[in-house]
Amino acid sequence: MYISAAFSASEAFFKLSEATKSKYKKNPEISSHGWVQPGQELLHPNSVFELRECFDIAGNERFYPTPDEHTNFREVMEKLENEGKSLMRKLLKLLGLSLELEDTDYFIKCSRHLDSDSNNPQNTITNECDLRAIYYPPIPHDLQVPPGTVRCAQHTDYEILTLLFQDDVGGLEVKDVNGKWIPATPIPNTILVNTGDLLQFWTNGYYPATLHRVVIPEKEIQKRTGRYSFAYFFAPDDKTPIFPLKSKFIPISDNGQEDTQPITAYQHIMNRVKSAYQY
Ligand SMILES: O=C(O)CCC(=O)C(=O)O
Ligand SMILES: [Fe+2]
Repeated sequence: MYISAAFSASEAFFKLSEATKSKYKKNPEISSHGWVQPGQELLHPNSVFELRECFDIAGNERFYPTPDEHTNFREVMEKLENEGKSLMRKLLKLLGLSLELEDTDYFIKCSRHLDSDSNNPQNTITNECDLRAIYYPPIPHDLQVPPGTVRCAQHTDYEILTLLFQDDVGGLEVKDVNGKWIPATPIPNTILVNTGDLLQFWTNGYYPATLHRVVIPEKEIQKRTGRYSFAYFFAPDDKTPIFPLKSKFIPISDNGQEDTQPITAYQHIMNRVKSAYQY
């Protein structure tokens, strides 16, 4: 129910005029929140153009279209975020159990922000979670798409896990262990979960980050249809150090990893954001 309301609210947001959306434009050097205009972000260094626009809900200094521009965008997105958080809490517990960690709540304890108010600018438990509404516009007949244009270039997500909600248009593909791209065909009432870089580092590759992309569909009808999705990228608290955890499933590094200063969740995510926005 709240998911279909979110799709309708997202559609209404992306239909707003460019002038209205520009008022809420994201400046990635200052904040992770706001409207990302088409072409502003490239998820792969060799990307030519990525045909999509997004609205990121992130950080604790947030702004939204006013109620006369859009009646319920904020309300609906906050609901989706809260539902995403409670599902994530369960998945973090399952991760701890699946790895048979000594403390199976380890990942939850690294995410104290789950229990704090993300809308409060005074909140000191910062994190890089991001609820992203995404719109891939239809490819117009007369648009000369530069060769190599995709909807979303191949990449891994930067965080622990991502919840992905897609409509029925399709185009999302994931790379399997044999290096073959396979379509992640939408299944009604299903949320797809992607593993991200932080989980890969934490488990020293036991849970590799899924490489994925969104291609422009070959079928004419799908090409001429806009696609909507939501990604809820879930990160631990910013200061969390990321190093291989002790578990019988996690291979021990043989490169003296314990001696080196582990990267924090924040540092890793920011390095990836900087390269995607080229600043
Ligand atoms: O739209 C999708 O299905 C995928 C989006 C995605 O992978 C991303 O924004 O990181
Ligand atoms: Fe992704």
